Amino acid sequence: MMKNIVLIGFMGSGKTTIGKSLEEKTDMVFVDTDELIEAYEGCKISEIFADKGEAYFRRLENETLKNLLASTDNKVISTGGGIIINQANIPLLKQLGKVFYLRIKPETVLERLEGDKTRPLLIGEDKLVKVEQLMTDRKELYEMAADKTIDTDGLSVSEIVGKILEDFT
Ligand SMILES: Nc1ncnc2c1ncn2[C@@H]1O[C@H](COP(=O)(O)OP(=O)(O)O)[C@@H](O)[C@H]1O
Ligand SMILES: O=C(O)C1=C[C@@H](OP(=O)(O)O)[C@@H](O)[C@H](O)C1
Repeated sequence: MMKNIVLIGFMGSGKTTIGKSLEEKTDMVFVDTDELIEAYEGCKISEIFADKGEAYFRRLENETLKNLLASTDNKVISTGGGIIINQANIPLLKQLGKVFYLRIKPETVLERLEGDKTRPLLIGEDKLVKVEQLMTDRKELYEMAADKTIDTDGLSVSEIVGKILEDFT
């Protein structure tokens, strides 16, 4: 297994925020699978979904994990919230390093992502229903992929970072 910190969890669970804070507090380098995909495609995630479709995006996520496996370690890897949908990605995530699942309640997702336009799966009406449905579909997959689950509702960024570092040996 490579020595990276891998962050998984629903949209808005804090993967990017926590990942960047871990980069500041350690000698590790932050990378984000969504950012790698945007750089590779030269456009935003919302444009990839609109122009090429979700299935195309999911293939890029799988390729991105394979590329990271061929890269150096000592990274904090933040992933897209749907990375676990393709179950072939689960062993890849585990090979990359210790997988931390940032668990979050649907209500907290809504509070945090109100007005957000960057997440194509949460556009339109009935957001709570959408979030609850996606979470129900994904719950088991996040748990399968996780080495460690952190319940993040009500915790500050530094408290979550502290828990991860305590556990990352
Ligand atoms: N522990 C936290 N407490 C309060 N707000 C948070 C926390 N973690 C993240 N946020 C906020 O929630 C929003 C979504 O966080 P983000 O890191 O983009 O999530 P993700 O990368 O998992 O989609 C951001 O506005 C961020 O500032
Ligand atoms: O949950 C999902 O399926 C997605 C989550 C997003 O990443 P974040 O979790 O960083 O928002 C991004 O990969 C894309 O919009 C799809």
